[in-house]
Amino acid sequence: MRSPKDFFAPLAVGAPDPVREIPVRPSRMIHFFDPGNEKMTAKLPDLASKADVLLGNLEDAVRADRKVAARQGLVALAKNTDFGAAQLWTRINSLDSPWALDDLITLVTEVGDRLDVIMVPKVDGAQDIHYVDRLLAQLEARAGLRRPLLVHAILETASGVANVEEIAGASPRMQGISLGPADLAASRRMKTTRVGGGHPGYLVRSDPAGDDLHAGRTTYQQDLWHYTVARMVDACAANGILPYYGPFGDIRDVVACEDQFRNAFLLGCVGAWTLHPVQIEIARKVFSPSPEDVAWARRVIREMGDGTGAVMIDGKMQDDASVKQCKVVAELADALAARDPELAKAYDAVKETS
Ligand SMILES: CC(=O)SCCNC(=O)CCNC(=O)[C@H](O)C(C)(C)COP(=O)(O)OP(=O)(O)OC[C@H]1O[C@@H](n2cnc3c(N)ncnc32)[C@H](O)[C@@H]1OP(=O)(O)O
Ligand SMILES: O=CC(=O)O
Ligand SMILES: [Mg+2]
Repeated sequence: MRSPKDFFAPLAVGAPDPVREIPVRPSRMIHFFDPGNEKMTAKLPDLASKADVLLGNLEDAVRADRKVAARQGLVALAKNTDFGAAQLWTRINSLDSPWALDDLITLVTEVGDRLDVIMVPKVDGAQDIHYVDRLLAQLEARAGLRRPLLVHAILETASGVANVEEIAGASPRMQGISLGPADLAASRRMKTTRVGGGHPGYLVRSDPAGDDLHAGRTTYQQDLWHYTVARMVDACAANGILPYYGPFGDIRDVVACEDQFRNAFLLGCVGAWTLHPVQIEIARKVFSPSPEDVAWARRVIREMGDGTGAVMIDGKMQDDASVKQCKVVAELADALAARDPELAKAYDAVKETS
């Protein structure tokens, strides 16, 4: 562990100063694309106006014989594409792979000034972040970068979950953490075969009404990811970084995708990955508070005055704790509206619930 006094010191001579606070920019959807796939990259100019984050993926889902093409494709795109207000992130290959070192060296050296965040897969513990942290500092110094690259960890190994608090606080570069349910399921030896989402076999059943154990018993499917998402959210909030739900692989099932995203939103996540353009609008809808919730939050804040004491609004008690929740919603709405004019209009259109 670095001394608290040294925590914000650059890790290489000439590297930029680490940030003290993670910049708050909308990141409701981290949209994955393969930078070596021309059909996908042709859609980027359009997707840049729809997605908060575009992520050039170099890891899983890119064939081994296309890794170098994907890396080179990302360099070319970063140099030649106007991404507008969308952030450009990348997911490098895992640190034990033959590609990770060249991913970092090439990307930081050639387009480090165009990238915002580097997503690191299969992070097992703080040691993985420390390795990336020092290497990035050396590469940034050599490339003469003035702004430090931020790091995002994927929580997708059993060790990573066991060490999530240390990972979240391992470096001032830590921007956030995403749940990676597919690799995590494999690492935990769960008996699922899906990329995120629920499973019909993971359920609870109501008690039997009589002797017939089969009659009239309702079952309720449970959320496989509740424990991990909640733990990740706490680790992130405690360290001032941002939590995200990861992939939902059943592209056709837009209904369950929305449910999974909403569970994550309600538990504290700020966004999710989108694997296909159809998921972008789902994430936008879910990770933007509804106009009704924003109107209610603004009303509670207004009626609570200095934010202390207790008042009754529409039969519900409000006090310091509920006004704090309302501030989370109202501040998120303001931040999103600044980037999303349609949303700003929707928030303005709904009058505060009187
Ligand atoms: C567990 C994990 O690690 S998850 C993260 C890694 N996985 C990924 O990144 C997957 C990214 N997504 C994909 O590879 C694709 O969306 C797939 C394979 C799931 C589906 O692709 P397709 O079968 O081509 O889907 P579909 O036919 O509906 O695509 C429609 C169009 O959208 C394009 N498209 C599909 N996905 C994307 C995307 N993520 N970004 C941009 N364009 C896309 C297709 O190229 C196609 O273009 P076309 O109309 O010019 O032919
Ligand atoms: O990388 C994501 C995952 O779910 O695995
Ligand atoms: Mg994975």
